Amino acid sequence: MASSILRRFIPRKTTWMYGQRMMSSTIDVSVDEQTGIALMKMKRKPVNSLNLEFLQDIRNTIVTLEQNKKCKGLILTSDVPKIFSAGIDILEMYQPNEERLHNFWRALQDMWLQLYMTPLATIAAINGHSPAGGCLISISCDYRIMAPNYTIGLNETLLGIVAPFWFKDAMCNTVGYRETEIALALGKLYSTDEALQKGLVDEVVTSEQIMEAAQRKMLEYVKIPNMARAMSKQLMRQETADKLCSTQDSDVQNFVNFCLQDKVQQSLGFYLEQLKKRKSK
Ligand SMILES: CCCCCCCCCCCCC/C=C/C(=O)SCCNC(=O)CCNC(=O)[C@H](O)C(C)(C)COP(=O)(O)OP(=O)(O)OC[C@H]1O[C@@H](n2cnc3c(N)ncnc32)[C@H](O)[C@@H]1OP(=O)(O)O
Repeated sequence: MASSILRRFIPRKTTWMYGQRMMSSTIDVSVDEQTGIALMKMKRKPVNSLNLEFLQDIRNTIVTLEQNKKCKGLILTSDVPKIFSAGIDILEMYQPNEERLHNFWRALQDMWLQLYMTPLATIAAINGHSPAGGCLISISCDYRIMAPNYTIGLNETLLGIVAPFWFKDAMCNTVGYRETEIALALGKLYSTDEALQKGLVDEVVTSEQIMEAAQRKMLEYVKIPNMARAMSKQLMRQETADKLCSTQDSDVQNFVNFCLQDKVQQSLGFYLEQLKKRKSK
């Protein structure tokens, strides 16, 4: 069901499958073949930040699950306490190797296209903080359940960087144009309650209840005839995905040019320093 454009990219194989379990160093996946529900836990310590290899692993996992005829739904969550994902690994953008920077952004685009357009039903069980790229993963799922007392949002401007148009589009499709405009300008990180109020997440339950709630909701999704559900998703999302598909190369180049600017490097260096200082307080 994912567009034929997406099928062109053959991902690197780093995920191993043992029966109903798939493992890589950063991801743990199990598939319940009775229900057709897969559970993917991100475990790239300390904060599930998204570097090149981790992005490739996430994408490979989705591709492998799509090929499993028994799998209909995917629940995404974190194995790292209190953090869903800290977003892009800032070290990929700070003082980068230019070739790797290209590859990194391409891997982020490809992971996003795979997740956003997958025919699998997807639920994010957001059991920790979910800034920037973490928010992108969440809003790319079909349904979001979040535990209390965490934050989620596209906070890029706080780092002195800009959310690319496809982050913006995914956010607009979730909370609407005006809310996205405010959120992007202010780099807004929403509390769980605010996120629920704005429709950035669909449900709030305690951390203890989150997996049960995700399973329950997923059973509703996988009960719907697969093709009809997947085609409805395609109907809603194809236009947004196509916008990136048709400009992937120029988007990579814009990103690389943007990152290599002295001002951007200074902002990222400053932000990293603040993160370290905050820790030592
Ligand atoms: C016309 C317009 C053209 C524009 C063209 C556009 C081009 C595109 C431009 C670029 C777009 C980029 C889009 C970016 C997306 C992103 O995702 S950026 C990343 C944003 N993420 C964050 O801001 C999160 C920062 N982290 C935190 O807030 C906290 O760490 C936490 C997640 C809330 C967890 O807190 P805590 O449990 O207290 O852990 P810490 O002690 O803070 O962290 C532990 C160690 O991890 C390091 N770290 C944290 N986050 C990151 C990260 N994202 N990347 C790399 N490293 C991270 C942190 O520094 C600690 O490290 P050590 O001190 O070494 O232990």
